[in-house]
Amino acid sequence: MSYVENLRRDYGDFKLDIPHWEILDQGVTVLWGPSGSGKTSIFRILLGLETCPGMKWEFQGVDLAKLKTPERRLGVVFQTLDLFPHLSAKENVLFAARARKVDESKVARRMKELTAKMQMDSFLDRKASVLSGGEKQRVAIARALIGEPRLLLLDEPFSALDQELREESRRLVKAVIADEKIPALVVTHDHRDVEVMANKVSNIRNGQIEV
Ligand SMILES: Nc1ncnc2c1ncn2[C@@H]1O[C@H](COP(=O)(O)OP(=O)(O)OP(=O)(O)O)[C@@H](O)[C@H]1O
Repeated sequence: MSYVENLRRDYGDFKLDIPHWEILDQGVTVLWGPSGSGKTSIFRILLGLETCPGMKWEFQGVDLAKLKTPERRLGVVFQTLDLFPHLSAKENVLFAARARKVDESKVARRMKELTAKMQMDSFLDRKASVLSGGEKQRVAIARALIGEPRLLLLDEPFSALDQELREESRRLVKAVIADEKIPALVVTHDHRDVEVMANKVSNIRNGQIEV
């Protein structure tokens, strides 16, 4: 289990006030709550993109809150996916491997494994700009995973996909997370994500987590 303590931040009209919260260090924790409840703000604080003095995040013996963003080694997929449009699917993933300084001797094998797991074979050499929403999402997840993250963070991962693809995509992502044995935090307002994905669910309302 990993523990977040004193996640408190005052935005004026809105306050985050989370004295203690447990995120699984195996399986999927889903943070579920309505729009405006504070999910994205928490996500940004956990990533170290926003400061939160006094916060502690105990994760397998390390206080991640004391580390800078790259040293936290979190694999992140934002709702916007943020792929490089002019690079191919494969180049997008390899770029992340270089940026995260993954050992060169491992990269080719991991690329092959992730291509198979994320079912990317048919579009690996296509530019990201021409990929469908579902394909882009698979590339974004492979890109996050190749950096050998401690934890995968997914922000509303299925909301941009159409209904039919969402179900298929949930099952694929859930299976890959289990297979990779990397814990994940999924932030969502969609109750179906909770049903399919969650090993633990935390509800957030008005900046407070009701466990
Ligand atoms: N930098 C900021 N300054 C002022 N208010 C902010 C700031 N960041 C977030 N907020 C406010 O905090 C509240 C929570 O926003 P947040 O984006 O975390 O919610 P959310 O649960 O992710 O919502 P959604 O599902 O719609 O993305 C909102 O009322 C937002 O306007």
